[in-house]
Parts: sequence; structure tokens; C-alpha cells
Amino acid sequence: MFTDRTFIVTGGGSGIGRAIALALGAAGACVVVTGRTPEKLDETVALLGEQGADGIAVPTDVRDPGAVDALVEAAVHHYGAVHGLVNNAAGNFVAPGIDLSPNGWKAVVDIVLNGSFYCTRAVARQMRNQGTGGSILSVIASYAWHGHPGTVHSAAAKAGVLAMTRTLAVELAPLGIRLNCIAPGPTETKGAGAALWADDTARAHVLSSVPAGRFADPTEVADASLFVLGDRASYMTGECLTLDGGQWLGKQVYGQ
Ligand SMILES: CCC/C=C/C(=O)SCCNC(=O)CCNC(=O)[C@H](O)C(C)(C)COP(=O)([O-])OP(=O)([O-])OC[C@H]1O[C@@H](n2cnc3c(N)ncnc32)[C@H](O)[C@@H]1OP(=O)([O-])[O-]
Ligand SMILES: NC(=O)C1=CN([C@@H]2O[C@H](COP(=O)(O)OP(=O)(O)OC[C@H]3O[C@@H](n4cnc5c(N)ncnc54)[C@H](OP(=O)(O)O)[C@@H]3O)[C@@H](O)[C@H]2O)C=CC1
Repeated sequence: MFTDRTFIVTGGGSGIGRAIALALGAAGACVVVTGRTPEKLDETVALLGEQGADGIAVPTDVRDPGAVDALVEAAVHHYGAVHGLVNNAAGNFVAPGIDLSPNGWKAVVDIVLNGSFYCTRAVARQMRNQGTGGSILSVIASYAWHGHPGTVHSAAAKAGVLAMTRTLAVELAPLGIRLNCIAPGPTETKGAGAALWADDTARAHVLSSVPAGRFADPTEVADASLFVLGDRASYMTGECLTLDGGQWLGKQVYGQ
């Protein structure tokens, strides 16, 4: 289903982004992984190579719109076209909003919201030039719609990405470009662990909030991502698929 198609995965050097990149590669896609740290991207490319898949690393800071345009140009130069994008890059940390500095707010919003817009815009323009259509997936979190004390920057930015997705899904449907989101629940990655559940108490607290009683594995998020990105979801646009072990629904107050 993904053979002869090229996908750009932001934050493809670790965690969920790496799992999505490897799943795309295993399904036959050419994968362009991007992020700020070349060594992490090279590791993903090596893992793609080990599974017989084709990938390149193009280090990019998604906060820089010029660098994002150059990323898309590099992908087209190498593979001839771009058929998909995964907006996965993110930054996060826990801080009460009232104490958050403007720079702290900006650090997260620039990566998550502005970076996703720059990447989406550049890839959509390329798809328009190609006349091929394509598929764009953004990784958000359920607090985009229910909010979350302690991560106002990320919750607001992810909500912006959801609104961007729904808006551009309508604008770009005539071009055959689909935009959707996935909202994973707590997923076992080094990045999220360091940012959100750095010690055993915090980890136990997170686990106790998940009715399924466990963290997701990044490969579970990758499986769902490939469904949304691929042709089996060809009539799905402007949607958000949640996979969180029931976390956001499970805030019961009464009963067991
Ligand atoms: C359900 C879960 C859903 C989501 C999960 C995920 O997203 S998991 C993904 C998790 N993965 C990742 O997060 C990976 C990527 N993360 C990163 O690159 C960094 O964590 C980043 C987001 C801070 C950006 O880095 P950078 O080099 O661009 O920024 P910088 O270091 O220069 O700081 C900028 C400003 O932020 C301030 N500040 C920073 N930390 C804290 C804090 N704890 N407290 C308060 N403030 C803090 C810092 O003081 C400064 O403000 P100041 O002092 O100038 O007013
Ligand atoms: N793990 C979880 O529990 C959940 C995660 N998510 C979302 O899943 C996605 C992946 O998170 P996860 O894998 O856990 O965490 P990671 O920290 O492993 O992934 C974040 C990635 O973003 C990259 N990145 C950060 N800043 C930039 C930037 N300015 N430009 C380009 N790339 C950047 C990082 O690479 P580098 O630092 O090298 O640039 C890193 O590879 C994120 O969107 C996150 O919000 C959503 C819900 C739950």
C-alpha cells in the first residue's frame, strides 16, 4: 500500500516517530526522517536499512520555515515526490501555567503548533505541484479537547493542531489531500518519560489514570498511524483517532 510513496516523519529519530518511520519502511515506503539531532536520525536510517527499507535523514528544526521548505526540497530531490507527512515532533514539560515564562510557552508552541503548520504548508504545496494528493497525520493528545493542568503550552498547541487539521482538511480536500490526527495515551518513550513521568511516583500516578492499566507501546501507535495514513482510510479526513486505553473517558467520580 505504501510502495513507491515517500513520507516525511518529523521527530523520526526517537520514540513514536521512529516507530512510525520503521512501520512505513516495512510497508514499502521511502522515509525521510527529520529532527534536530543528526545522530538519532542516522540510527533510524540504519534500522530502516536493516529491515531492507529505504530512508534518508535530513536534520531540520521545524521551527524554521525556511529550513522546512529546504527539507521538502531535499525529499523531492532524493525521491522525486512527497506523498505523506507525519507531524510528530514535539517538546513538553510540566510547569504550572501561572509560573510559565513567555519563552517556555513559546518553546513548546513553536515546535508543536508553528512547526506542524510550516511542515503541513510546505508538503501541501508540493502535493499541489505534483497533482498527486497525499496524506498528512499529526500526533496530538486528548488534552487538545479536555485540557490538562500542568501542560497548558502543549494542550493549547495540540488543540491548535487539531483546529488546523480540521480547517485544512476542508481547504485541501479538492486537491486529494487528507489531514487527520491521532491522539495516543501515555506511551512508553524516553522523551515522554523524561518530560512527564520522571520518577516512580509520577509514573504510578499516570498508570493509575489508564483503565487499561498499562502504557502503550510505540508500535501500537505506529499501527494506528499507518491505517490513518493509508488507502484503507481513503474517505477519512479532518478526524482524530484516539488510542489511550480509555484514559480520557475513564474519569469516573461515582461507583467502582
Ligand atoms: C499525554 C502526553 C502528551 C504529550 C506528550 C509529549 O509531548 S512527550 C514529548 C517530550 N519530548 C520532548 O520534550 C523532547 C524535546 N524537548 C525539548 O527540546 C525541550 O524540552 C524544550 C521543549 C524545552 C525545548 O528546548 P529549547 O532548547 O528550545 O528550549 P530551552 O531549553 O532554551 O528552554 C526554553 C524555555 O523553556 C523553559 N523551560 C524548559 N524546561 C522547563 C521546565 N521544566 N519548567 C519550566 N520552564 C522550562 C526554559 O526555562 C526557557 O525559558 P526562559 O528561562 O528562557 O524563560
Ligand atoms: N509518549 C506519550 O505518552 C505521548 C506522546 N504524544 C506525542 O507523540 C509525539 C512523539 O512523542 P515521543 O515519541 O513520546 O517523544 P520524543 O521526545 O521521543 O519525540 C519528540 C521528537 O521531536 C523532535 N523534536 C523536538 N523539537 C524539535 C524541533 N524543533 N524540530 C524538529 N524535531 C524536534 C525530537 O528530536 P530532537 O530533540 O532531536 O529534535 C524527538 O525526536 C509527540 O508529538 C508527542 O506530543 C502524544 C501523547 C502521548
